[in-house]
Amino acid sequence: MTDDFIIRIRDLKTAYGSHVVHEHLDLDIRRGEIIGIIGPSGCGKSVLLRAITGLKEPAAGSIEVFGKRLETLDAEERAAVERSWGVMFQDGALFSNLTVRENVMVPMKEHTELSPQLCRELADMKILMAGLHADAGPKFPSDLSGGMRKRAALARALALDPELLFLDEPTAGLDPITAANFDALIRDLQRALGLTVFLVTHDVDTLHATCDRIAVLGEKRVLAVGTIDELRAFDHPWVQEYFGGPRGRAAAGH
Ligand SMILES: Nc1ncnc2c1ncn2[C@@H]1O[C@H](COP(=O)(O)OP(=O)(O)OP(=O)(O)O)[C@@H](O)[C@H]1O
Repeated sequence: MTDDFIIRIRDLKTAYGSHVVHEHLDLDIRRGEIIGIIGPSGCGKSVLLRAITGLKEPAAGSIEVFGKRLETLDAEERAAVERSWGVMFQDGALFSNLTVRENVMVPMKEHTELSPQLCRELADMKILMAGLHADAGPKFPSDLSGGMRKRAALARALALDPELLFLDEPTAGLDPITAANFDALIRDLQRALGLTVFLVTHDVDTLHATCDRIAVLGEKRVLAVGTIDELRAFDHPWVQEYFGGPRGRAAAGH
């Protein structure tokens, strides 16, 4: 494979029973880009994320991540690949009975042999990187605001210094100012750490603020991939409505 692509998906099919979610889906993701994944509710954005990260087994087709097909790897090789990505799920998926610091330490304990003391120090660093104050570490998720919980989930996704970050609707449910701050944080982290970011979103402002390219999912496949300007010129009713409707126009500043 070319080194330019960190993820390469070919002719993917996924299904739950007789319900086909994706069919003939192709997508290439470039190393170092932030790619936004958009599409109508239920079109399969989260399922695509789950398929790439090995949580949903494809019915057909191939997914290569870092040039490797997960299903061909033995347990050790697969664990090595899993250490190279971080995932922030839609609802944050923090363990409510663990503090923020303990949540961030979970992947470290699972995937490394680092001492508890070093894990604690690294977790505190990730908490700061995600824009939380150090005093958030001993707090429980229920003590945090929605925006802070998202940052805690981001800190956990960064726990193992991933090359590849998956974010599922990171700004959903946040007020516009908190959401804009989160967008800026994602962009800053991507630049500082050289991350590749797979970002599922409905938020047009987030696309403008963060994404290099956008993939539109629909009709069980990727309908189009490109910059916002390229997609605006794409002749498809949903895409036209998305970028040309009131929210799309407001986000574009006209
Ligand atoms: N565990 C599951 N069992 C059965 N069907 C599922 C399961 N998970 C997802 N689906 C179905 O797969 C389809 C795609 O779901 P998915 O959550 O990926 O959509 P989405 O594009 O992320 O939607 P949204 O924007 O609303 O979050 C939906 O029809 C959903 O009902």
